[in-house]
Amino acid sequence: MSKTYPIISVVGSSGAGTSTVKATFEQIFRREGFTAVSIEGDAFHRYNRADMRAELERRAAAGDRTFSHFSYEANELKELENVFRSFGETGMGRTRHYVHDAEEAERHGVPPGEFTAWASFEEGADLLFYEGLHGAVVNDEVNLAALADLKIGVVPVINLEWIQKIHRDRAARGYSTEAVTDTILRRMQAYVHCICPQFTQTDINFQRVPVVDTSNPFIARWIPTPDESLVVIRFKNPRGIDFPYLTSMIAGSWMTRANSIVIPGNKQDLAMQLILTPLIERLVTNARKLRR
Ligand SMILES: Nc1ncnc2c1ncn2[C@@H]1O[C@H](COP(=O)(O)OP(=O)(O)OP(=O)(O)O)[C@@H](O)[C@H]1O
Ligand SMILES: O=C(CO)[C@H](O)[C@H](O)COP(=O)(O)O
Repeated sequence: MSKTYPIISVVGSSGAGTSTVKATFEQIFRREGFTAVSIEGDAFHRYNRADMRAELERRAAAGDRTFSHFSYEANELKELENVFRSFGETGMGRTRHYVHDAEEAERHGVPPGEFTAWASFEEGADLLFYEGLHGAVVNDEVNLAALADLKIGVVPVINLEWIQKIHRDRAARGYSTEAVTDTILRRMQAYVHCICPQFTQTDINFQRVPVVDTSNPFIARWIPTPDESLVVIRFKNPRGIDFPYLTSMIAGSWMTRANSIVIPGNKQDLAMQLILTPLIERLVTNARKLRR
């Protein structure tokens, strides 16, 4: 936990929508005049695409069919912890990009499946924004949850998460439904053991729930739209959260538990802005005072 240089960690499985909610955070940072450095969880994969394939084959030959990008050992979590710690103490750190597709290759100048070179953060950021698979991991090696000041889970119910992944991987990354299905299956062990436990560490979870039939996610022709979904918002510590204000500002919302509200899917952006702006504002204002 760093009060001097705060860290926001947005955690979700592949296809959950963490890149999508990043736009909402950027909107808040821009409007409030906060400067953020962003890092992507995929930058901390241990292997490039070819080496990952070789490692998968090596492990499969040895009888391990559960290794995947979700596994702790497929990622440089110590390096990520060093970056969190370094930013928290000094406001500095480094990151790189894992290039997924041709469009990213064009932007970064390295081929798909490769990393760009590590580069230092620009000085003077108010906060660090992480978005990816492992930003709230607590295991024998690392404690990332302890270093992040605001942890957000983005967790659609699993059928919807699969639909989102299948559609995105087919449309943007050139994979077939069968290839994505194999990946989903191989990742299931680590999904349960490495991804899910993080959502008890997160301060607020946003869980999108479709209200249309998604019982066979592998044949869904489109991703359920915001109008076809609800979002359950759960606060780990509801103390200080003004629920009457939130339910009065967000039309169609209601409380389902003492720490949970449900909102129409098309109000997710508004709800995030109402909930997150004061929390981020407090973190940055306190940090600026401490740095004076
Ligand atoms: N609230 C939403 N409503 C409709 N579609 C959504 C929503 N959130 C995400 N999606 C869609 O789901 C797909 C996956 O979203 P996104 O790329 O943000 O996932 P991600 O968590 O960043 O995945 P990865 O970590 O694998 O890059 C995209 O096609 C996106 O448009
Ligand atoms: O989204 C992902 C993890 O968050 C990707 O699956 C991961 O980055 C590897 O990509 P690829 O298998 O296409 O090289």
